[in-house]
Amino acid sequence: MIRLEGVRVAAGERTVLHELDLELAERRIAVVGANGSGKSTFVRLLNGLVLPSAGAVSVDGVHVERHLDRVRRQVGFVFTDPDAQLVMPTPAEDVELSLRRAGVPARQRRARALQLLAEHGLQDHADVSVRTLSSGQRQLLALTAVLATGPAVLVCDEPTTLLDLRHGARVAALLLAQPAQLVVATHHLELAAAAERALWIDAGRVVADGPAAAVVAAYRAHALAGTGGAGPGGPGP
Ligand SMILES: Nc1ncnc2c1ncn2[C@@H]1O[C@H](COP(=O)(O)OP(=O)(O)OP(=O)(O)O)[C@@H](O)[C@H]1O
Repeated sequence: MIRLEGVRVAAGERTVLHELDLELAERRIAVVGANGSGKSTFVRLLNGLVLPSAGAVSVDGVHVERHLDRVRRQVGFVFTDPDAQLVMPTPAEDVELSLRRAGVPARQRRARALQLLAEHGLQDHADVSVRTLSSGQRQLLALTAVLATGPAVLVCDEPTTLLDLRHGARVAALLLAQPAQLVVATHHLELAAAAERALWIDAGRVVADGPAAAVVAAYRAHALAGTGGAGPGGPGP
């Protein structure tokens, strides 16, 4: 259970997220909204990459700001830009590093890393330089490395942005199927609609919150109508 109590985020004079009181208990939660609406800021709150200016975020009762290390062991975060995350020279080494963090014994790491890479279609790239991978392959690798840590909660910020249609569909299916609680900020509306719950953020406020299919349909209609600004016709917050 993720809880946000009286959370507000400001950047200087500007309020990026207005007061939020939310309990996130569903297994798969999507966050949708226009560019610059506050989605990244919202998901970054969940593992302390962004700290609230007021209020508190907790994950399974653990205060994020007070227990950052503990929360980050529970909450895996996949960045839009995989280069923000990949630190080792080769894919196999990157996944092995995650397995080390997860406490997997050294003698088991290589075989397990190769198995995980194969599960995500990267078996032919295990020992190449990460720099030679395509951006989509790097994004898949970043996701594989985070999943290797066995997080209880998986938070993703635009995990399909760099992917072609086939890989985008593959990653969407992978995210929806894995056992961790998923919170995903995305413009991939098929992925968002397949979640249990969706939050629509507009200008730093949650303007709709409810069953994902209905919220995403309302957001899509609103975005296509090009009316701009808040004002959903769908479920209220
Ligand atoms: N540290 C900061 N300082 C100043 N402005 C910020 C800061 N963080 C976020 N913002 C502003 O807050 C707004 C929301 O940003 P955010 O990255 O959360 O949007 P987003 O919905 O994820 O957008 P996109 O879909 O384009 O990724 C933007 O206008 C952004 O410029």
